[in-house]
Amino acid sequence: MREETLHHRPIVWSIAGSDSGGGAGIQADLLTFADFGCHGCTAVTANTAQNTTAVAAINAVPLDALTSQLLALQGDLFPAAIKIGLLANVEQVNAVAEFLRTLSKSDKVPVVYDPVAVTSSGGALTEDSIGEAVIEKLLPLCDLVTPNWHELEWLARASVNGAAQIASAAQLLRNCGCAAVLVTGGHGELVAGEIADFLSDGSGADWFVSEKVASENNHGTGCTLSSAITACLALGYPLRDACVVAKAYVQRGLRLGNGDKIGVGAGPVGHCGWPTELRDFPEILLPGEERARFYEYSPVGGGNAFVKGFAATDSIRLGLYPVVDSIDWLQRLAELEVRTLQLRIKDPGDDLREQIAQAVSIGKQYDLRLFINDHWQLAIECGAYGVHLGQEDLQSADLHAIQQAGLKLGISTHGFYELLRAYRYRPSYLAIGAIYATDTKDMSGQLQGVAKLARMARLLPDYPLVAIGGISLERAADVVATGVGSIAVVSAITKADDCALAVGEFKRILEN
Ligand SMILES: Cc1ncc(COP(=O)(O)OP(=O)(O)O)c(N)n1
Ligand SMILES: Cc1ncsc1CCOP(=O)(O)O
Ligand SMILES: [Mg+2]
Repeated sequence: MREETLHHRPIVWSIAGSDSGGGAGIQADLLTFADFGCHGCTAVTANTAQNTTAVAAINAVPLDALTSQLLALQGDLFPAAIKIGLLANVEQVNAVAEFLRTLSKSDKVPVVYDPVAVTSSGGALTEDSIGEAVIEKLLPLCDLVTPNWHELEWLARASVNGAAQIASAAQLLRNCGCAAVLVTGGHGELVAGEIADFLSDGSGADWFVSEKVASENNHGTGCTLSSAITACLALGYPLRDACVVAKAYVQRGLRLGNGDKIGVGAGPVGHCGWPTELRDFPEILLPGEERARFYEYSPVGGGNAFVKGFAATDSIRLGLYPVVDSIDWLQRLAELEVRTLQLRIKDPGDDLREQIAQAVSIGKQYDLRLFINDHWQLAIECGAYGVHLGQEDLQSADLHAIQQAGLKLGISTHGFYELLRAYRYRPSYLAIGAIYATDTKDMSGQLQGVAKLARMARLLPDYPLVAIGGISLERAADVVATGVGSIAVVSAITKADDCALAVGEFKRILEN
């Protein structure tokens, strides 16, 4: 993963306005970049005169002052990601768009645009006439746009009053060419007490729901959210992971605040370091759950009714967890006193049922925690201990039937977003992978690395977590140090010169 292989801090640019009050704009962006371990560079578009109660003036910088900053940065401090905030006039929009077009010819850099144009109270922060240039020139260059409700109305030229309108206005913006839209919900509640952000991109739509924090120190939340997303993109996080981590960062800042009261009005949101507590992370709304109707959320292929709470395993630490493809392997490992095992048959023949029945019988004989991969119907029919399902299976498998049959359920996840989403089902365990590159399965684009694994494990210290993917004996100690209580392996066992020795070594590392 990029985060741990980087030997320098990723460079992130903020092209935005200065907030003399130190709560929003460039000032909030730099504090955020620093919290995410990034080096922030700036190109100031305007020197706003403001405090915690009012914006007195915008004071756009002259065009050559803006472009000279951008050119200076381009020459030396090339960015891993760019955040754009306040653009004060049409000339600035055109110049930034032109600059980005040239820049992306040399290297594609993720661009996040927070269309800072309307204050929380609906007041204008920029010339309304920039709307057309933004839509035509800037949006097509953006990987993500993060409007609040007012800004969405302004850019989509549509009134936004309810979940369905948010979704269709976001689609209007995507039709203008930006890859994704995150509509921030800090200025309105679709459900009382809940702040929900709506993400729409080529792969679908999501609602990220957080508890409303009653804080007077909420100035700069939009800037902080978009700059936190930009920092996460610079660290190599996929978009959905970046969004949920950034939302948790803002939530933590709202919850912990600044300690002091700053100014007489809305004080700045806190910048309190990496979000390490689960309570700050949003809940990912699931199709089929009761409250999804308040968000008019029923995505195509949404799947089954929501089911929560699966049988618990006898320990949260499942230890060494070999994943094998034959009865012979199961028998051999059971005899070596391995207790957690998975039967993963990818090319089943006519004897699949027999194999699963035999596996279940070995499982009972040796008192194994034996999970059956994929074939959940046969697992139920044969009375297996548990099933392991992947992300795609969650839509098609009958989770209610698995739960009713009392089977344990393990779910694969690949990053923060999927972890949070799968956690909503409260499965028996959550698997996180692939930690390292592996030849056993194509996991390209889904590598987590131990640094990210450790951050995820910290969120769920008391939950059964399994790490999988490319874990060798040499790497096992690093994985165990993240706090996960189980290591799932294929090749480190099935390709070991001496399988019994490998089992013994893994157990020793896990028990230490
Ligand atoms: C313990 C464990 N974790 C992850 C997986 C991967 O499961 P899945 O995503 O369903 O992919 P396939 O194994 O079916 O290719 C697993 N099997 N076990
Ligand atoms: C099935 C699976 N799911 C994620 S990585 C992986 C393969 C793990 O195999 P190995 O331990 O040989 O890397
Ligand atoms: Mg599977």
